[in-house]
Amino acid sequence: MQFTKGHGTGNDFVIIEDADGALDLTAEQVAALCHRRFGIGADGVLRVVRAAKDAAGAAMAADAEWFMDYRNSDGSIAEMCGNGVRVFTRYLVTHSLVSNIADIPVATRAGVVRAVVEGDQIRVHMRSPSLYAAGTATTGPLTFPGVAVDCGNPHLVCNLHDGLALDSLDLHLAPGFDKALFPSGVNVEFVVPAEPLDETDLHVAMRVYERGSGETLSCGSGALAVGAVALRDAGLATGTVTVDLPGGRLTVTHDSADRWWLAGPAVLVATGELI
Ligand SMILES: N[C@@H](CCC[C@H](N)C(=O)O)C(=O)O
Repeated sequence: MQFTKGHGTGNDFVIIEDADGALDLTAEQVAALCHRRFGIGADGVLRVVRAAKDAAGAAMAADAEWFMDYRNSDGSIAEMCGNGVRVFTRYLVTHSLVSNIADIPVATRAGVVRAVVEGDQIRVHMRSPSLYAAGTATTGPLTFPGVAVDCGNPHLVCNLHDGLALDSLDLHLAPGFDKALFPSGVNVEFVVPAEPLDETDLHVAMRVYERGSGETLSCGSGALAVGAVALRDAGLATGTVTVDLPGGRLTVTHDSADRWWLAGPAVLVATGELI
């Protein structure tokens, strides 16, 4: 079986094309592929399958030819992966599986999103984030107040206070969170303000501990959640937030009532054969 390796700002994926839905990937197989010592190594797996050929994608087949079957590195299923959509789109374009690079619908478990290819950047019209509750995260003895955000998948955005630096956080272990608020687990983002880049955009830096994958170098849906909280905190109805992550830079733009964009680079780096 052929595979491709790709990443979006260091959030890396093993991509497996299974156009006709012949594969039934188990959680154990996904975890083995993603293992960084015993496998290929990745934060997750993207299975490229025709929406019509997948039970979870079939209802969206009229709107999107391709379904992104996303799995975390522990084999668990997640509803959305913002960087995954961008890397998935790069794969579709590179392999001539789509023709109109100005509007590529991608079916996900959180609905159909639409990608636009602009050179090395891929911009995705994401599902609108919804801020819905207050919560807290803990790392060791530290407690962080945060905001629960639904991006199709669950997030808890915690702004660091008292001058605490991002690199002082120990994210080797999963942060604690309120299981009643997040019964299916949560991705936790830690955020600090960054120097303004220009007069209009907001600029923040973040680290993330992802449900099912641990700390990653980047999380697109996490950046979307962080952008939504930053705009709300700044009292802005629309605007752009530049989000720096350990693996690179993403931008989140809210340009009208229901339009939220996630943009950044997405690259394919290798192909190979599973034996
Ligand atoms: N890295 C992804 C998010 C992947 C899913 C997440 N770990 C979850 O379980 O919800 C992104 O770029 O959005």
